[in-house]
Amino acid sequence: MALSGHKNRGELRIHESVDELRTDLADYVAELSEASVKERGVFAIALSGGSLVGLMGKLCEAPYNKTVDWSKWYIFWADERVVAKNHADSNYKLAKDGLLSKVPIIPSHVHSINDSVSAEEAADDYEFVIRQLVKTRLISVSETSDCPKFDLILLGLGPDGHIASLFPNHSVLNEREEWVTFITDSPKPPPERITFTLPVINSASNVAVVVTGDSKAESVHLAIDDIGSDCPIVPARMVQPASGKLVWFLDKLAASKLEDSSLNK
Ligand SMILES: O=C1O[C@H](COP(=O)(O)O)[C@@H](O)[C@H](O)[C@H]1O
Repeated sequence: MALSGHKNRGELRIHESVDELRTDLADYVAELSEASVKERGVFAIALSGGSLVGLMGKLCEAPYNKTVDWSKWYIFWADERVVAKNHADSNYKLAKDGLLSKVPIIPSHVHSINDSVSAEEAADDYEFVIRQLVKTRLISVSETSDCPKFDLILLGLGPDGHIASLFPNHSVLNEREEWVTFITDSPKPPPERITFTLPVINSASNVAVVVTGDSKAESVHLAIDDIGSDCPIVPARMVQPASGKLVWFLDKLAASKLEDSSLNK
């Protein structure tokens, strides 16, 4: 693994293989869980959908399945598709099938969206749930804004540079008031989604962006490298935790278009 701090763009962890990345990601999540449980008694983690869940698979295996204190985990979603929970497009279903059903997480600690209402109502409901949990400090609060401060937000990256359901040039990138918002015109199906807003993502204690494959190499370059003013600003470039730590988990293909100056090999 080539490790490097990249100016203001966080820590880069570049892996020779996807398998090596999966092990490093499991170690990272397990260590943050342990630290958070020691400090706060709980671990409030927000997941994304897509390839991320499969890349977290080692957490279901030894030693993590036995050593992680799953009873202290509280699960949220950084974005969700507004479909039934048993629908193939549901990020909840993906995580349940690939992770949550394989480890002893307490069912009442799993905070999925209300799938029986409109996208707008689902976003409002989800924000309400999060507000209640911030009041009790199950989720911490940011010192600089009133935003929730998740212990960890895990993000994937689309080939177009989107993170969560924040897509390039979409007006919700400018949302500063809401914690959770909705879209009905996602360029990637399904169209109706809810998503954490940038202020919430950037208030987390830890944010990890996990990316594999060469189809995402250009977006990784646009998100991390020092680019000219004529280059498009992809949503992933707007992930800039105010006081939290940002880590990029990349395989060699995803990192293949990074400028050499990004890396301290
Ligand atoms: O639609 C979505 O896409 C992104 C990226 O997915 P990937 O399969 O290319 O990794 C994902 O992070 C997001 O949660 C999801 O809703």
